[in-house]
Amino acid sequence: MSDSDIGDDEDEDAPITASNFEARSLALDAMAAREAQLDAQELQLVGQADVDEFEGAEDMDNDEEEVDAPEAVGAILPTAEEREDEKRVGGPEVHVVQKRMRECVRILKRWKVYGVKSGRARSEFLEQLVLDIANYYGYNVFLAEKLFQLFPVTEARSSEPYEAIEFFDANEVPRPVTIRTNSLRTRRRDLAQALINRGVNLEPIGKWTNVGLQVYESSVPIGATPEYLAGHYMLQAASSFLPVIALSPQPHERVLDMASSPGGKTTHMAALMQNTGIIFANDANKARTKSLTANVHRLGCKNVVVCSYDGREFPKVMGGFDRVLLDAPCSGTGVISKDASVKTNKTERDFTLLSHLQKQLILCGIDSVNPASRTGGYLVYSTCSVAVDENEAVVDYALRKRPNVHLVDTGLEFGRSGYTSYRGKSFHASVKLTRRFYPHVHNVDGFFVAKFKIMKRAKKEKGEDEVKQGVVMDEDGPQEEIRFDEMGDGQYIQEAKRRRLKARGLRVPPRSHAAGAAA
Ligand SMILES: C[S@@+](CC[C@H](N)C(=O)[O-])C[C@H]1O[C@@H](n2cnc3c(N)ncnc32)[C@H](O)[C@@H]1O
Repeated sequence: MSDSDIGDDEDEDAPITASNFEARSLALDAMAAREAQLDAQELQLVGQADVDEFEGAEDMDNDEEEVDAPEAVGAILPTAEEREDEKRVGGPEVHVVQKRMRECVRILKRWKVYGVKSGRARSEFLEQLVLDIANYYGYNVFLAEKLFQLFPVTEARSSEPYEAIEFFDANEVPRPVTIRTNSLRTRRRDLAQALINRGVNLEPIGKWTNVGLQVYESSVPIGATPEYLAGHYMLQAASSFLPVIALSPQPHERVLDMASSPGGKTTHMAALMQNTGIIFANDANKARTKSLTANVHRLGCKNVVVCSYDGREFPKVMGGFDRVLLDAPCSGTGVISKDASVKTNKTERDFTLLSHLQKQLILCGIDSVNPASRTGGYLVYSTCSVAVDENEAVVDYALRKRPNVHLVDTGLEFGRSGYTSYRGKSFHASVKLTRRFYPHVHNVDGFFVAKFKIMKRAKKEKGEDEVKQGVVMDEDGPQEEIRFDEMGDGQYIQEAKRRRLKARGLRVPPRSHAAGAAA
């Protein structure tokens, strides 16, 4: 607003007097109102420019809009020669890739409007988009495609943001620094005050946790304050709270943390259990149990026993737990913002091997739960991966292999439902009870949580009294039950009895004719 708006004799620098007071006041109000209006208009323009930047400048509101000439749409895809040129110079230039990604997204989202007449196949645009994503964000093509497929391209208004790109963008940005108050040592508000006094700017994370704090900025290293060293908090990603909240271990229970190092979740469970009961904190990697032990001591957890077995040795090592947490070893596709090496070092074979290991571990975890537990009888399965073969596929496998378990609500207030079908595979309908967390949606690391209730195995049917049960190791791990039929397998059962008696030094009855034939 110029001075002339106020009037010559109402120069805004002139001193305010009783005579000009009212006019100056009205003029200032008017100026403030106009400035607010201009600000709003400017904001709108900036917002629109952001959308246009990615979506192209056209108005996408209806299908009757002016459409690019089909040849122009087709020309977005590079020719074989152009591809070769791009390869020769070590990849396309950044602005070329950005533009092409924008265009491919625009066309794929409105295929009927832009793509159909272009004479090119939809798959060509999809393939190009994946190649450009891999190039632009620095992934190997296999992983770029795997992650891209999580967010199907649907016919949608072009002004809607494109989810796959949002996901890849979010992986470029670090998640907020968060800490978990150790309620064994302090209260959140006391900890917050102590850290504020040291120059830390923080706030509670959200209503879903009463122990989490988000650190906005800090003038001191947050992993080396006296409060940290005294075990008042754990530096821990917010997503890591989720499986423990879902498991909800109770005081005096017996709990197994199958893959526990460095102990973020073990120490959280110890606090929820108020240092009562017992937690077996296991990790196959002995070297990693050092940091676990250090955290257990620093945070003052007195109900934790650290051990180092391959998780697949449970329940042979020990069983009968009220609750089991399996925070499984995984590919880490949910934590790419923390570990960018995942972008290039994961291959199809890694996912196959991991999924296999996860399936073995989950069955062992389930078999380690006491179905008769009066307070529990639960297993929580979690990963920091967003890949379906490490999550829903593992959960579905467990449901098929162990008819005595079912999924229950995780009790978590947010997160998306797990997939019940994915790329031609169908999972049990209850898999929708599992929860997926995404960096671009929930501003936490990519994460997956499933909660199982373990029931007693079905009672033997009438007439099955003579059936004996045995345990074998199979590719799914131990505890796969096999059943012997008294009639058909009598000879084998008798022989096994003879061996057991012999081993115990007892008198072995002579072989009956039939048993001898079997031996
Ligand atoms: C996702 S990390 C666990 C993080 C931990 N729960 C925490 O909150 O601090 C997975 C762990 O699984 C362990 N691991 C890998 N294979 C295992 C196996 N076969 N049995 C048990 N632990 C295993 C790894 O050493 C690793 O520490």
